[in-house]
Amino acid sequence: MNPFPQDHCLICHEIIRPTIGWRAIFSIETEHLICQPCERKLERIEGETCRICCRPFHLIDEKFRKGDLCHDCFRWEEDVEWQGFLEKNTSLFLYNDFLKEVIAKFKFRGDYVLAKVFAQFFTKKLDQLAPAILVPIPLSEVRLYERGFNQAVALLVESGFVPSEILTRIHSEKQSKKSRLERIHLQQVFKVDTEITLEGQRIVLIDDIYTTGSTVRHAAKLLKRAGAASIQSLTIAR
Ligand SMILES: O=P(O)(O)OC[C@H]1O[C@@H](O)[C@H](O)[C@@H]1O
Repeated sequence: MNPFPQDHCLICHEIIRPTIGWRAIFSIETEHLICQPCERKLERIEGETCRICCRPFHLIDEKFRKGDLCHDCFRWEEDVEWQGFLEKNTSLFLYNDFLKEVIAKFKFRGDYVLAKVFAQFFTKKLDQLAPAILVPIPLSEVRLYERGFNQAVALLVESGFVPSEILTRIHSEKQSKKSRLERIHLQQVFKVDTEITLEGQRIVLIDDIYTTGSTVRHAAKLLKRAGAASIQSLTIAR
């Protein structure tokens, strides 16, 4: 047990007020890294979601739902170029304004310690997804130099898992500056380079955000063609 528990929230830096109550007294709780107000602003993805991308159905109009898929995944899966590569994406939280700001601080403004906050939620999910090869979505060399760390690698390391860095990014332009169509019609974005055999392996891709799904689908396509049996992905936000 940590004799010096975190007393300031890693997100807003306010003092973390201890939880008072029988549960708090009798349970060995995990260390609180963020305060309750910040935790409440993280909106967990719950309820019925798209079978592939994890988009909550209650947030989309019924006309954008096609059975157990959202309209976007339906379009990906009806395209013979893309169908069947990504089995399932799991995202922990909705990409609301609060999380947008926290993720921006984490990856654009270099606040590495925030990986520890997300790791608390990631660890449990990764335990459920194991055993699998955990592959972080890579940054380009330029981006890695600018940022100092890859957020997906940080998430895995802080969650206590070993990243298998078997992908390299070929294109270096920022995904966040591209439209959906531009993202989908990119030429191959990654290359795979590994000594380990991917034949028959389960792979979980790790990234910070799932937006259009283009990034994880490009990676999934490549890895599936390299022999992997199934590809899932896990992100902080959707
Ligand atoms: O490819 P989509 O899902 O559209 O966008 C998500 C990607 O865009 C980047 O900013 C994120 O870090 C992630 O890699």
